[in-house]
Amino acid sequence: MIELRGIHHWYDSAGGRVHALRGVNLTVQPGEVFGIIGRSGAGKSSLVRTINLLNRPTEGTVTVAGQALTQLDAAALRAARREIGMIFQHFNLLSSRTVYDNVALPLELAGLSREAIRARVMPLLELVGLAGLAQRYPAQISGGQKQRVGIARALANQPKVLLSDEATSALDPETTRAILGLLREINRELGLTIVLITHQMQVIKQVAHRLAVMEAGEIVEQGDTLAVFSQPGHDVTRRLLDEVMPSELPPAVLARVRALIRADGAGTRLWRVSFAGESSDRPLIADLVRRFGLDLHIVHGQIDEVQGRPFGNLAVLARGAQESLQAAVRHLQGAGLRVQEVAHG
Ligand SMILES: Nc1ncnc2c1ncn2[C@@H]1O[C@H](COP(=O)(O)OP(=O)(O)OP(=O)(O)O)[C@@H](O)[C@H]1O
Repeated sequence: MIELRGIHHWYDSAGGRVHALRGVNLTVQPGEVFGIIGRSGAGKSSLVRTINLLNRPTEGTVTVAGQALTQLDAAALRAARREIGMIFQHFNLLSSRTVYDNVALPLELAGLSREAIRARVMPLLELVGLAGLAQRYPAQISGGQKQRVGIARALANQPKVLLSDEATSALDPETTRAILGLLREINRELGLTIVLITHQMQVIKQVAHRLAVMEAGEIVEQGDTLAVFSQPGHDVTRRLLDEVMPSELPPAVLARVRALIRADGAGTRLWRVSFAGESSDRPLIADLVRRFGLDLHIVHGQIDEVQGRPFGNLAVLARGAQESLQAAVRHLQGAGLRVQEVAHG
């Protein structure tokens, strides 16, 4: 649905040239929710705005729904952009227009009749749960409701792609969850492809099927959300993931564990066992006790889920004979879990 190839972007500013995008290649499949995450200044806004050429790349090609946007003239580009809706952090509503008229605006610009506009706007307001507020002005509704208007307006021209530029960053956690739920519903029911940028892993966790991690103008990691969450391959990803699941043991737990290991001496290990998806359905800890005669003590653990698929990690203190400990690690790895030795006696 979306293909970015060899994208470079330089901004000319008073302080000199800024190389904001450095050779980005990205493919987004039809019907998926694709999340782009990174810290402030990583290049997320520049990248998402490249998809509809709000930001024309200095180098590279942009193809959306089979059309090479970078090769279109101005009129053809205007038409192609109707296939791409966009929502923004600060909603960008016109304060002088009612909710209804904000959603109607892109249809007026496209030249539809009053009746055709009404037939399009009312179902959209129903879809986003605002049918009762059609005649209110933006100043008379909440932030979450404003973003619902933004979503309805973005869908007015029946786009194939919806771009979201930090659409929930100005909202509280509960409203964020509701708006993300609405985006998932739209993705499922309308089959709309969604690309969203965010600096919060919570947002990715709730809605993105796949994600790309950006740092200094480049994509440093990408993949299926559960796979990246359970086995992050880049330091930037690990740091961002700390927000949903800290990778380090709390200092008090670690101190207690180290004291236990010192007291026990050789033959005691502290493992970090990470699991994701199906591997969490098997009674593996019970297996270790039964099969390898280990003495196990779970000292810390965290379980979360990515859209209904569990992932997490356990800090396990394991005591037993050297060969049994090694065989147990192989057994866990064979079952698809990751085992790291954090400390040993
Ligand atoms: N109009 C501009 N002129 C000059 N430099 C710019 C401009 N817009 C962005 N930049 C620079 O380009 C780089 C990428 O910025 P961008 O806004 O794309 O990052 P971001 O990941 O979206 O950050 P944030 O989350 O803070 O918005 C930064 O170094 C930024 O300072």
